[in-house]
Amino acid sequence: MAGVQETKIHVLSSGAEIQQAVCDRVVQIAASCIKERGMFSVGLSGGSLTKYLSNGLRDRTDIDWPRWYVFFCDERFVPFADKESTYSVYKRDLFNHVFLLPEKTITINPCLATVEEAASDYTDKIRRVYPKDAVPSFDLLLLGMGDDGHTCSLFPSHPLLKEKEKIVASLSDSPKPPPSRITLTLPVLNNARNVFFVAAGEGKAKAVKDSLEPEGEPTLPAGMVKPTGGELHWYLDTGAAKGLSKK
Ligand SMILES: O=C(O)[C@H](O)[C@@H](O)[C@H](O)[C@H](O)COP(=O)(O)O
Repeated sequence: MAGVQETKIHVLSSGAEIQQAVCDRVVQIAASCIKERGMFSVGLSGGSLTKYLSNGLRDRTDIDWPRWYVFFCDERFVPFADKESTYSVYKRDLFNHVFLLPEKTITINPCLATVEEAASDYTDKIRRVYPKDAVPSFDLLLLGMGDDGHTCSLFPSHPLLKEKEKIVASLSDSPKPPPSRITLTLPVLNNARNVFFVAAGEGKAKAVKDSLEPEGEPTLPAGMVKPTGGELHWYLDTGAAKGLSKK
């Protein structure tokens, strides 16, 4: 496919090495984007990524935080006070410790009546930053992957995998609790300038293999993420990379 660049796979020997490698590259991309266009837009995911990014970015002195726009690749539709809120984890472990501007931290509105409304509201918030783009092109999206191959809140065999129009969708049947979530859709993921997957542990080895070396077309959500003109990097530990023939 024109424009699809080669996937770059990085196999590290520990979580600490993954954290260092990912955060070093995040900082490099941020600095390059800020130099080029005066801003850096990044989408964050929940789960173990919250620890890698919070621990790996919080104390760095080479980050121009006020130039960052932070979005969420997905978010649980729960109050920010709920421990399940991805925003609340980042706020406690990272945002409270750095000079990120609140007005450039683009969160969902968990006080809306329904998750559908929250998805629509989040769409509007993204479009205020990207008013000219039918599909926004984020500078970097940081994704995790579940053992089942889900990413963001896009789950195997879920109808949302077929969503081609919306840039943000909602679901109330997430197999991974909590059930109500919003998520960026595949058109947005595949329009990013850079996409990183971060996956560690043997439990992910089969999903990594099925995503990166599928027999035929990929059927797992993580395997469907192939940015058309952007760079795709997978950061794995040896356990998660165990099933790969090419490393
Ligand atoms: O909010 C979420 O639940 C995440 O965005 C989700 O997509 C996560 O990235 C994967 O479930 C992997 O989570 P782990 O890295 O913790 O396994």
